[in-house]
Amino acid sequence: MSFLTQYGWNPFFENNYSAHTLSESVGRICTVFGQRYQIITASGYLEGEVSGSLLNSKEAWDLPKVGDWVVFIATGDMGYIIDVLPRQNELSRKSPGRSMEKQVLATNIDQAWILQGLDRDFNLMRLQRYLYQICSLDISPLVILTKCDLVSNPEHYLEQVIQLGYTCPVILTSIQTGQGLEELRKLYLNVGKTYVLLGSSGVGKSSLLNTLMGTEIQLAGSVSTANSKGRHTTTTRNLILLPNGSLMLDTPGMREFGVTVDQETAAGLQHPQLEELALHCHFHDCTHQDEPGCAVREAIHTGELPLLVYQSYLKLTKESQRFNLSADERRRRNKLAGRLSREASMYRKRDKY
Ligand SMILES: Nc1nc2c(ncn2[C@@H]2O[C@H](COP(=O)(O)OP(=O)(O)OP(=O)(O)O)[C@@H](O)[C@H]2O)c(=O)[nH]1
Ligand SMILES: [Zn+2]
Repeated sequence: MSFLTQYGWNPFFENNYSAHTLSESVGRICTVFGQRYQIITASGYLEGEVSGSLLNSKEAWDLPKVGDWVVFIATGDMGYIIDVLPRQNELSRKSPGRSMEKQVLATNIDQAWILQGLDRDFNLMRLQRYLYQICSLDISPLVILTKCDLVSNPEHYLEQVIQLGYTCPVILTSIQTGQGLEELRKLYLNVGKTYVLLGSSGVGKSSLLNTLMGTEIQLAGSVSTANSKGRHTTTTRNLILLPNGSLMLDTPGMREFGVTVDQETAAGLQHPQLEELALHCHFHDCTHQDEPGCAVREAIHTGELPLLVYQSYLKLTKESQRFNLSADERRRRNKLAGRLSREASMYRKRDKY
């Protein structure tokens, strides 16, 4: 396997790279520290900087992020990043209406592992919220129910998640007993694929990552970098190559990747059965709330669709609508503020005060 493939290179990136010339190289961003980047390249790690023209031509969210494939020109021990290849997807939050505020936490993710602990963390509504968010970002999810050693009937929890009817896989794990870890390694961690761990604080993300990495690799995850005063500081790499050849993305911001509905579009359904049922509603734009001939509500009555799925759908839709309403309101206020300020400066000029 070539170096590039080992770090997640695939035909998608290949097609987008062909436009560049051979004098340029390609690598993947492992760490971002301020304006400096660490790039993994065919000849090892390289420190990188964004070229002036790239900096001037891109919005903040388009500049390199952990997980990005970048094109660079190597000069000495520095790489000048001249382009960021199109992304397969991005783990981002988007503020309403103001794309300026989009924040990209990581990019090019093959699977997001959504962790919930079988201690007090277990919550099906929150889980659905994560699923909704991840699916909306076009990232494939895997649900991991951690700390299954803490309850006497973990299968009962597993069953509750399966009953919701999402198509993603669900597994039980424990770092205490080792349950599920082999399954994770063998079935879900694929060579050259990139993963992220999401979930509330204390759910067991670090514990799982450490277990998958093993101590040897964990040490290799830290790098020493010289700062401007020549002092060495230790930075943790945010793209980690696991012993089995898969990649784990872990950035501090991602840890706070929370549970907000911040899509500009109305909540999509993101649930296969709900989507199928919606096709049979009498009105094609049915909101599944009080319209006659609603196949979704009918399925709730017959017990065909779990009530929790419907409740989650309603909640997320309402939040999304509220969010979009406030986005419109903000846009309106900005427009008004702009007009007032233009008028004020016009009066100032006219009346010379
Ligand atoms: N019993 C049990 N405890 C676990 C398991 N996994 C993690 N823990 C414990 O849960 C606590 C929190 O685990 P972490 O791995 O630090 O959680 P985290 O998700 O990384 O937390 P943040 O860094 O705050 O996001 C620690 O005390 C772990 O020892 C498990 O499978 N079983
Ligand atoms: Zn309906």
